[in-house]
Amino acid sequence: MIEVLDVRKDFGDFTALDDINIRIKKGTIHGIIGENGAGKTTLLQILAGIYDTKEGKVLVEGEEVYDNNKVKHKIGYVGDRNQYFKDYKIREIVEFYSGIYENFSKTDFQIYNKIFRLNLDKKIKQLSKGMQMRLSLMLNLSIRPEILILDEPTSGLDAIVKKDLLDILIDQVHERELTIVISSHHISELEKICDEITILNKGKIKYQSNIDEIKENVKKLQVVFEGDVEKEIHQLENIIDIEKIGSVYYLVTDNYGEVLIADLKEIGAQLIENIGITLEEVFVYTSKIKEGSGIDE
Ligand SMILES: Nc1ncnc2c1ncn2[C@@H]1O[C@H](COP(=O)(O)OP(=O)(O)OP(=O)(O)O)[C@@H](O)[C@H]1O
Repeated sequence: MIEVLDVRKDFGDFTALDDINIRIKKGTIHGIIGENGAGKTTLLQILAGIYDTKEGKVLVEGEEVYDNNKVKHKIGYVGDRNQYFKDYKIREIVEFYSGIYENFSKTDFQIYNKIFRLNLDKKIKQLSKGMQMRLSLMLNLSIRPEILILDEPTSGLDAIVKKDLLDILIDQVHERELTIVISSHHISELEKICDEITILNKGKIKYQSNIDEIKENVKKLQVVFEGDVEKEIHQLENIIDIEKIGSVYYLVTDNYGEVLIADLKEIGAQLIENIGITLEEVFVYTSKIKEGSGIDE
């Protein structure tokens, strides 16, 4: 379990993170989503024990991360900018890691390199940004961490390698209860692999939820009614967005189920179709509600 408790981080006068509370269960994948400057990298670095906090703390299995080598050794961190010794060859970096991390597996590294395909005799300075990301991913997977923190790992990776990476991550979670915290600008990218998601906005948590629960409860329906229901429809419970195109209503509900269907039929629904919704849309609708704007009437 990772516990982020009332964390605040300042850079001089600027508050980069404030009032951050997150609980991440062992063996799950937690996505951190946010626009440029939202605070994702700062949060991930605090989770990795790189930064101290102004207020609050981060605990891993009850132990504070910052300034704690015992805990930090269980954590793999792949940053958005990875800094290795530029004049070293990849194989020398592998040796270096294997000397430092007792669980480092050279066999794992070789297996990962069948997918990521780097020439071990190349020097770090000869690698492209994407290749450096591949190297960092391979090294941090090969240390067999208990927690893997990934800062936008898919940026700079081509589509095939990106898919291979996501498959590896899911395998590791299932095989050995790896816990992953992964950031991205795009919900759509993380939707398939994450159990829970936190959306950051200007250093604060804007939204936090379990993806399966969202998918079960939040639905978009296409409904055709008999007669004019303009007044009745706005009185229904659990509808978070209403749009009318011609005679067809598009309703978004945050509590899909038999009760809602019965309510719709009672006011004259003739046709009700579940038309599917992306997670990206879900967050737009639900955050509208959270901000209190509700349904446009
Ligand atoms: N070392 C630093 N000194 C001063 N300000 C910083 C520092 N690091 C980050 N910041 C500021 O903190 C805020 C959050 O930055 P952070 O890098 O965490 O955002 P991010 O969500 O990862 O952004 P991006 O998606 O662009 O990588 C930004 O306004 C940034 O300018």
